[in-house]
Parts: sequence; structure tokens; C-alpha cells
Amino acid sequence: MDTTAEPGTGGEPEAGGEPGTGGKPEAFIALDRVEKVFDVRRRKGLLRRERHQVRAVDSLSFTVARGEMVGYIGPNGAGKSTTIKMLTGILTPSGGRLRVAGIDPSRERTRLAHRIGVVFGQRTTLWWDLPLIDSYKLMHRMYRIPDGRYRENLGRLVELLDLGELLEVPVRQLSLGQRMRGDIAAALLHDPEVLYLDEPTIGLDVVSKTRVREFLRQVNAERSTTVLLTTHDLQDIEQVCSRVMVIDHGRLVYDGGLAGLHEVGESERTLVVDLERECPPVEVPAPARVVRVDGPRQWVAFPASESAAGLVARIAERCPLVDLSVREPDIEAVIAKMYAERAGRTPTQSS
Ligand SMILES: Nc1ncnc2c1ncn2[C@@H]1O[C@H](COP(=O)(O)OP(=O)(O)OP(=O)(O)O)[C@@H](O)[C@H]1O
Repeated sequence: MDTTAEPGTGGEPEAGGEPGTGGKPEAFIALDRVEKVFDVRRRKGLLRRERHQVRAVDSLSFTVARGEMVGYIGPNGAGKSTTIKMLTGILTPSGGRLRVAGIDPSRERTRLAHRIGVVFGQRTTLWWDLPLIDSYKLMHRMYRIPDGRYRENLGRLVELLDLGELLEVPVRQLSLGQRMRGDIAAALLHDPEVLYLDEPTIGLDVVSKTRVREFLRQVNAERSTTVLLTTHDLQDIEQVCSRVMVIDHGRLVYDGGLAGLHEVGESERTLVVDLERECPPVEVPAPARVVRVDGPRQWVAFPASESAAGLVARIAERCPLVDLSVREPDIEAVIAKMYAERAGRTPTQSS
């Protein structure tokens, strides 16, 4: 498949990590203090209506390099979909500067459409009553994909996503997982350089989720497709992304590796010890503490950033150990704690 970037024509510097003038890879996606404010009218009483402004995205700045796979997460109403809609050109920012591959999405939406692919887990871009293959044929024409490239891409996507048996089936008869695979293939037929995925594994069973995640890793490895993934399923992030951005009340509150989230969330690991006999809760130095006792088994929580060795030695001094294990912090719990701690701090609405 052809992954070559089209030369920029809009007077903007061509972005995307190609060796440029300075030798430093430029950002493929770049947001600089981007804002999105919605004007909303709310009914108040029988006749009165009150005007509100909802600041969905608030001075948001980040960059994504070509080929990065980034998770974009946050609680409900945080501003994720609004960001994706601005990145595709569906919505126009109220302020700030936004570029994708050097293109201003809201001003050159059609030109950008040839370079991006979008998958919405809750909606389909396929024609509901037509067999899957007919949707692909329509996209072949819509995107003016050269015949050879279309055939090659289709053959490859059908093989990778195991769509062979489904091509003649009307989309409405496909299961959710089959439809999702069909949608992902549709988004990639025209060799987009960036793929936005909004909840791509929502409602899928474990096998289908694994398949979608494996496929995304493969596409990224083979074609350096930049992936921006919005999800509430943190396993999507753990298994697909090397970087995660957390947004809350329209603002970026974390940008880094998953491991770093543990530090921000002050997460804890748990040392599980099987003692030779039932003992009172073992004495351990704070902030470590025994959180559960069940017969000779005890659970000791301690900061994830610290080693368990000292604790093990201390416990063994007091009571002979039969077995032990260390449980890693649960990323879901770290994120939940982070969302909860931030909840209610920043107002999203202003009159
Ligand atoms: N068209 C609109 N008009 C008015 N307000 C809107 C509009 N679209 C989004 N909002 C508001 O903007 C805020 C951000 O919404 P957005 O859909 O971007 O959140 P999200 O992070 O995608 O949430 P979720 O995880 O629930 O999908 C919310 O307060 C939402 O009510």
C-alpha cells in the first residue's frame, strides 16, 4: 500500500515527521490553545430561556508525531468527541490553532478527508441495506482511489480482518463485531495517514476486541499510520497505545506513558503473603498497611513506586512465610481515582 504523503498545497508547511528544513520531525497533529465554546439555550420556567456557554474544549495544546499511537481518554463530557470533530473538520474551533498534516481541518475538510480515516464505534459509515462490498465500491469512487491500489488494499484488509465470508452480506445483518471490522476496513481503504477511532471496541466480545487491537498494532507497524484512540476500555490503551492523554473539563490533565499514570495517581501495589500460621495483622512501616486478613493469608498495600523487598524481610522476621506474590496496581482504579479527585473542581459551564 502506498503510504506516501501528498505534497502540501495550502501554503502551510507540510507536517508529519518528514525530514524538514531543520531536521526535527514536525508534529503531524498540532493543537495550540484550541477552544470550543457552545452556546446553549436552556428552558427556565414556562416562557423564559436562559443562555449558557459550554466550554467543551478549553485552551487545549498537544502535538502528535507521525506514526504515534495515542490514547485519548477522560470522563463523560470531558471534550473527547468535540476534539475529534474539530480534528476532522466537522466542528470549527472557537479559538486557537489546529493543524492536521499541515491542513486546517475546518477550512479544507475535503482535502483533509483524503488523508484521514474515522471510525465511530456507535455509528457506521457503511450503507445499511447494501452488501459490505458495495459500500467499499462506493468508497472507491468517492475517494477516487486508483483501481490497482483499491484492489490491493481491499485484498489485504479482507485478509487481515477476516472479511471474506462477509462481503456479500448486507450490513444490517452483520453482528456488531463483524460490522466494526467492516467499518475499520472502510476507514483504511484510501490509505489514510491518520486514523481516529472513537470507542472502536464498544460492545465487542473479548475475541473481537483482541482482534481489533492486534489489527491496529499491525497497521501501525506496517504503514506508520498515526492512531488517535478514544475509549472507555483501558485495555484498548494498555494493549495498543504507547502514550495516553487524559482530558477533563476540556483541558489536558495528563500526557505521557501509562506507567507514569501510576505515579500521578499515587497508586499502590499489594503484597499477598501466606504465613505459616494465622497471625495478627503484621506490623509494617507506614504508608504500607495490612488491608485484609483471611486465615494465614494477609494483603499488604504499599506505594507502587517502592520495592517490596524490605516489607517481605520485615514480615518474615515476625512470622515464617510460606508463599508470596505482588499484585500490580489496577490501571482502572488509578484512572477512576484521578477522575474522582478532579470531579467538580473546574466548572464546565458559565452563564
Ligand atoms: N453540539 C453541542 N451543543 C452544546 N453542547 C455540546 C455539544 N456537543 C458537546 N457539548 C457539550 O460539550 C461537553 C463535551 O462533550 P463531548 O461530547 O466532547 O464529551 P466526551 O468526552 O466525548 O464525552 P463522552 O465520553 O460522554 O462521549 C459536554 O458538556 C457536552 O454536553
